[in-house]
Amino acid sequence: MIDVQEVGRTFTIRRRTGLLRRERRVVHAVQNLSFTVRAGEFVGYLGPNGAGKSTTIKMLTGILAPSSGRIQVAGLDPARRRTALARRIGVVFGQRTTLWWDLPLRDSFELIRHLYKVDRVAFRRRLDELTELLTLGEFLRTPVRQLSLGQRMRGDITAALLHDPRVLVLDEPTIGLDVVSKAAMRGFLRKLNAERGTTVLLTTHDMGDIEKLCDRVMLIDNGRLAFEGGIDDLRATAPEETSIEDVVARLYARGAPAAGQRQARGQ
Ligand SMILES: Nc1ncnc2c1ncn2[C@@H]1O[C@H](COP(=O)(O)OP(=O)(O)OP(=O)(O)O)[C@@H](O)[C@H]1O
Repeated sequence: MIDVQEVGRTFTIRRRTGLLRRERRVVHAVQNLSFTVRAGEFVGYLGPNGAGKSTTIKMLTGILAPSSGRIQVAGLDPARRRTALARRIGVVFGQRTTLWWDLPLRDSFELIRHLYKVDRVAFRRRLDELTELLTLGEFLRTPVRQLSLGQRMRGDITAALLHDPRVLVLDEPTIGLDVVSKAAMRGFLRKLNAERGTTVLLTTHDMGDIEKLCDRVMLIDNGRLAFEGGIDDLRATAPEETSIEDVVARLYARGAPAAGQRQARGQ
């Protein structure tokens, strides 16, 4: 469902360093990155701050084009077929909302129905289902700006799923949620994956999300894939550590191994 082959992305930063002097610096946000995610998998995408996770997600969703390599998501090249891809993919950025700030939730959803050209009957059925599962019913008439973070996040997840995408990409969907909301969100995502077979790629700094949700984990550091495997494989990298946070902290401290020494399978 997601196929990333030898992908790189650089950014060129130009900075004035004097009256007539400018400095040019190239940042390799993602380097020679290859991975695949099969249909129906729930995969965690981890990495320290600045590792290249958001850059990867932006490339998977067509917001950014890769500088090199090849990407296919749900059978499409995201940068070239962004509009077509939008019908097959749902995206949630936990730190930002895609909803209209001044509109009641229900109106935001209606706009999304128009944008994605979702059939009215299918839309109503899906909205009823999602509203019930995410207990959003009492907030449908509330303007988005009046919603709490947890309520807004449930609204964003609903918006991303109204067109029943095959792939859901989540960038920190549980950030800032209390323990009860987090558990409810995780329960919902697990059910979505198990019952509808939706493929999920999840970026998070919350190791609870990883332990409770993911079949497999990929870890990126300095733009390179540094680990790929199941939760047990992840634990095995530091058997002396008892918590998954400490295991991951060790991997982060180690940094991305040089090519050829990777623990990533099949790399
Ligand atoms: N538009 C941009 N212009 C220049 N540099 C950028 C740009 N976007 C990202 N970068 C750089 O690319 C690198 C990877 O950033 P990215 O946002 O992908 O990291 P991240 O893993 O998502 O981090 P975090 O966990 O902090 O969100 C960083 O060094 C960042 O400064």
